[in-house]
Amino acid sequence: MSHLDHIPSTPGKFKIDKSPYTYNRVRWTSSLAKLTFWSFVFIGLIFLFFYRSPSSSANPSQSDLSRRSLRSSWGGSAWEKRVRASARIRSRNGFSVLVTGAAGFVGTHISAALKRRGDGVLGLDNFNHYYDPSLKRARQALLERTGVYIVEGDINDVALLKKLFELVQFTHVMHLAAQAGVRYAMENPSSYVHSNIAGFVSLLEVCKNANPQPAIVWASSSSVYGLNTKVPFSEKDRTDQPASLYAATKKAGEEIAHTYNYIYGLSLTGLRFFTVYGPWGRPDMAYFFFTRDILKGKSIPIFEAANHGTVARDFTYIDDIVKGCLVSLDTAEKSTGSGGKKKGPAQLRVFNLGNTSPVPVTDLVGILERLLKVKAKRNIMKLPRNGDVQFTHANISSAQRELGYKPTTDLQTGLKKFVRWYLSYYHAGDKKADA
Ligand SMILES: O=C(O)[C@H]1O[C@H](OP(=O)(O)OP(=O)(O)OC[C@H]2O[C@@H](n3ccc(=O)[nH]c3=O)[C@H](O)[C@@H]2O)[C@H](O)[C@@H](O)[C@H]1O
Repeated sequence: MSHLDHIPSTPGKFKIDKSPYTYNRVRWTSSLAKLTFWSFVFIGLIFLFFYRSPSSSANPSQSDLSRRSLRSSWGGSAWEKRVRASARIRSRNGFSVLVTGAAGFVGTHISAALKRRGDGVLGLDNFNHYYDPSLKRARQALLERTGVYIVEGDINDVALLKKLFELVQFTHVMHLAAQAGVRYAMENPSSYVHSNIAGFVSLLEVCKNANPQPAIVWASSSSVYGLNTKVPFSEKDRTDQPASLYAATKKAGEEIAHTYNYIYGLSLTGLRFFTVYGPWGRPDMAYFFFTRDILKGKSIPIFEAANHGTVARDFTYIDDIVKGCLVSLDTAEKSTGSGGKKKGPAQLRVFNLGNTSPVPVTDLVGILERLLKVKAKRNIMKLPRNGDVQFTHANISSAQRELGYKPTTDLQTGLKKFVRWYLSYYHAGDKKADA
């Protein structure tokens, strides 16, 4: 046997002599060299991972987040060119808007609307797998056709955010990236903290240091009203009794917004969306998966409160929400700080954006049955204790007064448009409608 036979087959490992008390010096030295070499390789890989540390996913487990972050990449002159071109303003007095969560339901609609009117729009999205990512890719393709580029990355990636602000002087940020869904918060609580709290703070940190600071409009939620029983919900009502972790993180966002406004002079507008629905919607929401399951002949769970109490939502159509968002951007005052220092008081607003007419979930199902021409298999069940509240109803007088916000689409009309889109999207192309 030559001494080459003693070279270990597994890199980085060395063989101990048959006798546990003696070892061959030559073998040890060569093994040590190998061990050192592979240790450097290993440390190098770890360094690369943390140095780049780009995008991550909002909802699956933290290990999923890390795994996905390795795959994301950004940078380079071609990439920078795309970023600048997408954010270029094309109308007089237009804005340059960074839209986070641009491949999401609301983000896609808003990005397209901003682009249509000549604003510069740059999207940012981590394309996580909370629901079917192919739907997000289809929305991305749609936006690409209108000239909106979506950077693939996470709002927790401060280096990426800084780079985007270096490349573009954003006048506004429309912040919609979030971990959504009330019930999923019990399955994956950390994803809510990761996106809705840590991610929001990381975005605000970069915005506060930007020069000029952008004005920020962001998505809060009707769920902040939690166990509040006073209806309709007014912005003056209490919001200190969240019924889900989702609601608690959105409420935390409102408090965080206050802090950044107070200390750094950032202009911040929080919009409490009420159960937004429509074409290109979210497959985790009831109206969406009810449609899918009714068509498949599967039974649908319909929640009811104690003593057969009605569960209802102030369902709000996407076009009304888009109008509310655009006018919020238009009326947002400039931030007052610069270089991380406040120069004077800045605007801080919170508005309800709802439809003002709650509809029982059973009526929603009735409308879907008529539109789909299929009878639903209704499985009435007790409202689970999973964060759902019984009732939402927006008082929009403040948004009406200050923004001129006026929703115009009733549930029947809005669902008709949704169903038309759903059938053409899933049935014409034979795509799978699994959430
Ligand atoms: O306004 C918000 O801030 C939130 O709106 C949305 O939450 P929700 O109003 O809970 O919408 P959604 O899940 O569609 O349930 C609708 C109705 O169907 C009932 N529902 C639901 C599921 C089910 O299996 N059965 C059922 O009856 C259910 O009890 C409810 O009454 C967003 O998802 C959330 O991200 C957030 O933006």
